[in-house]
Amino acid sequence: MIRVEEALAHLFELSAPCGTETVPLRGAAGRVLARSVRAGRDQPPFAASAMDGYALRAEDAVPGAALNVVGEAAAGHAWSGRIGPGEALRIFTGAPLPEGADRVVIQEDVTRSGSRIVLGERLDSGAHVRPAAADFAAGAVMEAPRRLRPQDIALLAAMNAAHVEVMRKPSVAIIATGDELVMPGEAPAPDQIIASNTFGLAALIEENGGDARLLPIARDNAASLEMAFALAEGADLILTVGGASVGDHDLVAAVAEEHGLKRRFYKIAMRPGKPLMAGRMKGAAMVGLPGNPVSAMVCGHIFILPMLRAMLGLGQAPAPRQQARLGAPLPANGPREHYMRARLEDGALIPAASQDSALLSVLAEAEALLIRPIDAPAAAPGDMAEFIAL
Ligand SMILES: Nc1nc2c(c(=O)[nH]1)N[C@H]1C(S)=C(S)[C@@H](COP(=O)(O)OP(=O)(O)OC[C@H]3O[C@@H](n4cnc5c(N)ncnc54)[C@H](O)[C@@H]3O)O[C@H]1N2
Ligand code: MOO
Repeated sequence: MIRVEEALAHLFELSAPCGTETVPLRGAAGRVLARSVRAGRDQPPFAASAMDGYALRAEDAVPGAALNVVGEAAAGHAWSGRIGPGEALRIFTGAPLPEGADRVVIQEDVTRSGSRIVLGERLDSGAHVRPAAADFAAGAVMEAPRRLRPQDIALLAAMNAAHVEVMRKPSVAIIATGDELVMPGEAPAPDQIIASNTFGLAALIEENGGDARLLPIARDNAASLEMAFALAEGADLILTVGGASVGDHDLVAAVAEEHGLKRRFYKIAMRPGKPLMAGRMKGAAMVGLPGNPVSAMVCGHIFILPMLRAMLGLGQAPAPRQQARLGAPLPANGPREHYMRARLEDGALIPAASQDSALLSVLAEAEALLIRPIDAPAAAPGDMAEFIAL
């Protein structure tokens, strides 16, 4: 058995960054920017009014002053003259400020009659002008790599980037194995169950920038598994689920090796997730996950997401850990790092009553994986512990 950190180091060696592709901005949300983007012009490209009102010279913004309105500017409709002493321009939010003006008086502070305005007795002190390049200047850069959030997409649009170069989505083929499995929606025989964790893994992968492909369920025989491996060809990462343990029907390792797997490790000092294997298989990374539904999902968080991030060019880092105090006592831990399903109540970690790795209902209620180090002594409420947020 190797430790989680050691396993991760092997997995990162199997997880080279994927190539890049150019996509329209509309398809770029959630993708990882692969090439930095440079703004070609200032934003705003001109000093603009921030309010609806009257543009004038700051010296003329005197309570009670009377001014002549000499024209009008609106967003998209600049006024090309120059504002002189005693003059004002009717202006709307977003319109270019005319030459000569350096202040906007909001219309609430103005009384207008015909082409004359009189300023009120109490003027606010704001200039209400957005200077040119206040948001960003020509040459400003959005640096890659960066996972593009909606606000990043808006900024890229403002930078006039119609297309962006992003990392190709790592393609992940997922193979459920087992004679007992049927797909959700099918009618299971009394001794069958529904394939579940592959659906969770696919969702986890897609939520984190991968392209998941659920292959047909492989049965517990070599021919069926071989067919699944053949269908998985072309994927960057091949995941099998189940058949990883020591039972007579656990065939994944043997068949994968016949199919070209060069195994890097098998078995990890962790709970759940012990019977995990990984290696390289015909140019792809291959990870054999344990079949217990919670084990497969926990391994998804601990191993598959870090691999995916590495393939997306986001660097090699384990799942981010946080700290919180314990809200319940914990017994001493054994020789495997334990990832306990837990809730956070008033900021304190409360482990679920059952840590059986078959219980998806417990995982669905969990907000955190509370990490118990190898051979950790018993812990008391109030002690600090590390966790991974789910
Ligand atoms: N004698 C031993 N037995 C077991 C050991 C061991 O060390 N010695 N390890 C146990 C541990 S830990 C785990 S975890 C499991 C993992 O076994 P496998 O990876 O071979 O998984 P299976 O036997 O195929 O399935 C386990 C369990 O999970 C269900 N399953 C499988 N695939 C799915 C799926 N896609 N969706 C939902 N449920 C699935 C399957 O029906 C079994 O109930 O081995 C222990 N045994
Ligand atoms: O991976 Mo197994 O679930 O450790 O029980």
